[in-house]
Amino acid sequence: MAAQSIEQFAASIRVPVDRLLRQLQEAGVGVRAAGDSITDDEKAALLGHLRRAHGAEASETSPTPRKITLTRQVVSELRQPAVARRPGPGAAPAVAANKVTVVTRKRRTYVKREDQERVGEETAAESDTVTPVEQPAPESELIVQAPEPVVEPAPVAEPEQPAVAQATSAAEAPPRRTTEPQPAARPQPQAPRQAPGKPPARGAQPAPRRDEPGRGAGKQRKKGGRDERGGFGDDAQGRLRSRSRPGAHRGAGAGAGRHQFERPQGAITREVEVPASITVAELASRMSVKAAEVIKCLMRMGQMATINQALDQDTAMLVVEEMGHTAAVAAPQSPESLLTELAPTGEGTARAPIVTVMGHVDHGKTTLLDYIRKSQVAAGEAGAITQHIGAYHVTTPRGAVTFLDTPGHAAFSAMRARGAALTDIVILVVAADDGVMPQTIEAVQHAKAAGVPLVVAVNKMDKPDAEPDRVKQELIQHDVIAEDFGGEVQFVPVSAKTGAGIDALLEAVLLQAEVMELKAVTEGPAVGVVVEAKLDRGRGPVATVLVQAGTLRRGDMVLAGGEFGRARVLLDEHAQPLLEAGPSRPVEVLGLSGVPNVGDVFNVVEDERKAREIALFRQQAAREASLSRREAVPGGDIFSQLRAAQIKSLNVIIKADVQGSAEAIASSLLGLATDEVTVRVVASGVGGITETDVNLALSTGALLVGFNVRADATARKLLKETGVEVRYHSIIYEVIDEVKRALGGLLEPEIRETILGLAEVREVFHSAKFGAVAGCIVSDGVVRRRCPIRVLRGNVVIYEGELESLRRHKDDVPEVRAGTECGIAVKQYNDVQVGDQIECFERTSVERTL
Ligand SMILES: Nc1nc2c(ncn2[C@@H]2O[C@H](COP(=O)(O)OP(=O)(O)OP(=O)(O)O)[C@@H](O)[C@H]2O)c(=O)[nH]1
Repeated sequence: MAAQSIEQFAASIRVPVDRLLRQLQEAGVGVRAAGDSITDDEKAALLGHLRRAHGAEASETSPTPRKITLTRQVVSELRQPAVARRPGPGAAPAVAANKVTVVTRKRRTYVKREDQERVGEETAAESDTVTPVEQPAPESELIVQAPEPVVEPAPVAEPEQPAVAQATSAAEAPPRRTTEPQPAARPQPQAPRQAPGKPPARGAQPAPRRDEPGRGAGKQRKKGGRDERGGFGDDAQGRLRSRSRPGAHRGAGAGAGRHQFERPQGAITREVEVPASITVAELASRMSVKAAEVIKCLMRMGQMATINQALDQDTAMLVVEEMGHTAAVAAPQSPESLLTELAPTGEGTARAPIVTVMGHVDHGKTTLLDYIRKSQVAAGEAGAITQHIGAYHVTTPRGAVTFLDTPGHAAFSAMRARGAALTDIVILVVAADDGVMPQTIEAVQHAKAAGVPLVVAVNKMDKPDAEPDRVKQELIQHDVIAEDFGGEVQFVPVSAKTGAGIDALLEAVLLQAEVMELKAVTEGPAVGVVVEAKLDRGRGPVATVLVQAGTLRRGDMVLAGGEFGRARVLLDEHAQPLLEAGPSRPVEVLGLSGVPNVGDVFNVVEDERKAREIALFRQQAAREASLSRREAVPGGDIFSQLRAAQIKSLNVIIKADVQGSAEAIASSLLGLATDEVTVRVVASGVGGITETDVNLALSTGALLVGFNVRADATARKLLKETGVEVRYHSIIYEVIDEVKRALGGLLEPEIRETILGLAEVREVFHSAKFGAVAGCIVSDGVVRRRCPIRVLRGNVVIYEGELESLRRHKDDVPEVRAGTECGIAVKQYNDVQVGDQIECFERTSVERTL
C-alpha cells in the first residue's frame, strides 16, 4: 500500500483528523502533524490499541479471544427419483435426474462467562479462561436448492473492510461485527432479535451486512423475498425460535438484572367505570377477575345471572363495590355531545305562549278549544272523548297562542304530565255544574309540579245549575286561590257552547304570558319536542313536533329520538304546507325514518351522517336499556322469581293509530295487574296490524288489540288461518274492559262453602262393619250422603271427612231432612261421642272477575 498522510487516512476512515491524532498519541504512535504519512505498522498499532480499549477480541493483539463463533457448513445432495418422460415413437426413454443440493449451516458461539455476566452492567472483569456457553440451541439453517447444485462460497465470517477502518469504526460506534453481536443494549449476544420493535432476525446470526459477499447476501435476499410473499420464512423461523424463546426471555431478564413481572403483594383496588348497561363478562374484564367470580357475587346478592347477561348500572356498581373495587359512573361516550353545539344561541325574541288545556273528563276542554279554533274536532272523536294530544296554533286578535289539547281520561295521566312540562300556562277547565273532580285535582298537581301558572276556565256557565263560586271555594283547598279571594289565579267564567267569556279567557292567558315575558331564539337550527307521532298509510311516519327554539325549515335534516330524516313536508294544524316554523309553532313533519316516541326531543342537525350516527346510538342504548329491564324481572331475587312464576299473565299486542294512544292503553292495561294476574304488553306500536304482528301474537299467545287501526289483507288471511284473536276498538274504556274480562278468566275460581245441614248425635252404636255409628237427629237443613262433613264438639271442629253411610231404619238413603232421625257412620273416624254435632256442607266454585 502506498504511503498515506494522516489527513488522507482520517478522510478514508471518516474520522476527524484531530481525533485520529489523539488516538494515535494514545496508541503510542506519537503526535505528529496532519500532513505526516502513516505506516502500516502504525496503523496496526492503532488498531491494537483501539481493540484493547473497546474490549475487542479475536485480534492478533489480544491473545485471549472473548468470544468465538464457529460456523460449520455441510453440503449434501439428495437425488429425487428419476421422472421418465414419455418417449417419442422409436426413441429411448429420457431420464431426468433431479438433484437437490442441501446446505446445512450450523453456528455455535462460545463466550467468556464473565463477559456474559457483564452484559448490561459494564463491569469489566478480565479472565483468561474460555468457557463454552450453552447456546439456547445450535443455530442451524437448512437451505434447499433445486434442481441443480449450487456452488456455495463459504460464508465470510470476517468482513472485507480493512481491519484498521473497522477498528476505527468500533471506536466511534458500538461494534457491529459478525463474530460479536453484543452491544450493551442487547440483552443477549445470541438473541439480537429480542430487541423490541425490530423484525426478528434469523437466530443469533448477525444482521447481514451490505458488503457481505456471495451466497450469504444472496440467501438473505432470498429469505427476504419469501417473507415478503407471505411471511413463510419468518413463520418457520418463529416456530423454530419459539422452543428457545422462554430460555431467551429468562436470559434477557437475568441479563437485565430485574424481573419483567412482579407478583402483586396485596389486593389491587381498581376504579371501574360502569356504563348504563354492561354484560357480566365485560364487567369481569374491567375488574380483571373471572366472570365466574362476578356470577358468584351476584348469586350472593340473590340474583342469578349468566355470563352474557346485561346488568343495569345500579346492579353492576353494587357488584363492583361488593368485590372490593371502586365503582364510578362512566361518562356516556355518546355522539350526543355533537348536539350540544347545535343549540341555537343569541338574543331571544318574544314568542307565543304554549297553553295546555286540562281538566276532568267531559268538563268541556275539547269544546272550548273547538270554539277557539272554530273547527269541529269534538264531533269527529270516537266515544266523544279526546284520545290523543293535539297541538294547535291559533292567532287571535289579541295575539298568537299555541294550544296543546290533552285528554282528560285517567289513562292519559302520563301524557298530561308531559303536557304540563312542555307548557307555559295551563287552562284548567272546571264545569261549573260539576265542580272539582279527581282529574281536576290531578291537573292542579301536575301544573304545580311543573311550576306552570294556572288560569281557571269555569265552564258550562250557560247551564242553569252552574255554581261558579262553589268551584272557587273547592279549589281553595288545593291552593288555587282566585284573585277576588285574595289569590293570584285568574278565574274566567265561560261557556264553550255559546262562546260567552272566551275572549276574556284569551285575554287572561295573554296577560299571564306578558307577565312571564316568554322569549325564544328564532335564528339557528330548530330544537323542540315530539308531541304526537303516528304511521300514516300513505304518508309514512308523521310526527307532530313543537318547535321550542330556532327555526325548522323544509328540507332540514331532523333527528327525533332514535329516528331521523329530511323534513320533506311541513304542515300546519290545517294541513297547509309550511316553509318554516319558528318557536312555539306546532308542525307536522313528514320524512322521518320511523315513528319517534312522544316526548322525544328533536334537533335539526347538519348532515345525514351525524343524524344517522346519533340515531343508531340512541336505538342501541334503548335496546340495551330494554334488555336489562327485561332481564331484571326474571333475574330479580329468587323469592320474587318464584312468586312471579305463580302469577298468570295475559299477553297483549297493541297497535294504535297514534303513539300517544298506544302508550296510554299500555299503561292502563299494566295498571290492571293484581297479585295473581298481570298484563304483559308484548309489543305496542303505531300503524295497522300486519303479518308480523299476527305471527308475534301466535308465538306469544297474545291478544291483539287494534285501536283505530285494522289488519291488512295478508294479516287478515293469517288471522283466519291461525285463529289468533284480534279485538278492534276505538274507545279506550272498551279496551280496558275487554282486557279486564280476559284477565278475570285467568283468575283461579273462588271455592265457596255452603252449610247444608246439621245433625246432633244422640247415641253411639258399634257396628262390626262401620265401627262407631252415630244415632242422630237432623236439627237443621239436610244431610246428604255424598257431601263432606265436619264433626263439631263444643262448636269446635275436631274432624273433617266424609260420610261412610247414611241410613234410616237400616236403609241406605241419599239424604235426610231436618227433624228426621238417622244413623251416620263417618269414614275412618270412631271417636264420635254423644253431644257432638255433624255438619254437612258442599263446596262450589265461583268464577271471579277483576
Ligand atoms: N251546556 C254546555 N255543554 C258543554 C259546554 N262545554 C262542553 N259541553 C258539553 O260537554 C260534553 C263534553 O265536552 P268535551 O269538550 O268533549 O269535554 P272534554 O273535557 O274535552 O272531554 P274529554 O275529551 O273526554 O276529556 C259535550 O257534550 C259538550 O257538548 C258548555 O259550555 N255548556
